[in-house]
Amino acid sequence: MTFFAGQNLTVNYGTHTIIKQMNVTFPKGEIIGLIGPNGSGKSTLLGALSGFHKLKTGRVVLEDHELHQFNAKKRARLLACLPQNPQAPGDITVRDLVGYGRYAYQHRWTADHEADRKAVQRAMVNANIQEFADTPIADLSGGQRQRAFIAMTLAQDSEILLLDEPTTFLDLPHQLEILKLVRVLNRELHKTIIIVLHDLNQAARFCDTLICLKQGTIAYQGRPQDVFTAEMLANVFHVRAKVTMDPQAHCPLLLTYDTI
Ligand SMILES: Nc1ncnc2c1ncn2[C@@H]1O[C@H](COP(=O)(O)OP(=O)(O)OP(=O)(O)O)[C@@H](O)[C@H]1O
Repeated sequence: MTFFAGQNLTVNYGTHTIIKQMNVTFPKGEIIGLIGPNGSGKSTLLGALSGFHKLKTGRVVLEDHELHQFNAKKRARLLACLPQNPQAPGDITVRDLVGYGRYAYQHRWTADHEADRKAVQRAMVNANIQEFADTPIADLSGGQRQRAFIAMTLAQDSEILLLDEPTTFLDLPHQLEILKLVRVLNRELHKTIIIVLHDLNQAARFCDTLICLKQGTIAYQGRPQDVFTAEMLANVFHVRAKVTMDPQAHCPLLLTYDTI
């Protein structure tokens, strides 16, 4: 069975082709890191996978069905997407924000408020933001705000999470906090997580598989120790680098680097 894949994906902006006839498969139950230089198409690929971007060619397949066969609510129950820089009115509380994630489960005539309330509570606990449930979004720190948005995507109760640079604008401890949360969601709640990351050391450390994009195509895909090499860094990022093994995390680590 095909769990989650893009087949022959082409995405254009106007006449400009961004993703070119891409074939990509995402292993179930893994954390899959999307890496690549600015403008290589990472966000566009997430948009195509979530059904947000119209495809010029190809299809997104989820559990052997084409994504576009599902209506918006069904799609939202299958996969949740957290975009770069998510926005919400500053005066809404964390609880209300997380409640937006329940959209896919609300039916006009059969609203199950108790189930929704429990799902919102569970999502806040899993994202470790429950102590701020009644706090307006505007009063949160960057890390807390990001956890609130992650809780919103968790409230969708989908098996797949697409996260576009969830660590942007966070300091190092808060970046690690989000990445450790991603790991817990994967290892304990068995979510398949596709995450765009710019910090290559963090991608190598927290992801099971890395997919490296270059100009809208997949340049490398595999385990971090196979993908994260001096050759990849030179070919894709135009950086001369020395890669070693992190003695504690047991994953590849950039030791020293410079532009070529
Ligand atoms: N709405 C848009 N209209 C036209 N072109 C766009 C649009 N959004 C993105 N692009 C272009 O598509 C290409 C890929 O952009 P995309 O945001 O997918 O890259 P990315 O790898 O996510 O980049 P970054 O690391 O900077 O976030 C870029 O050349 C960008 O300028």
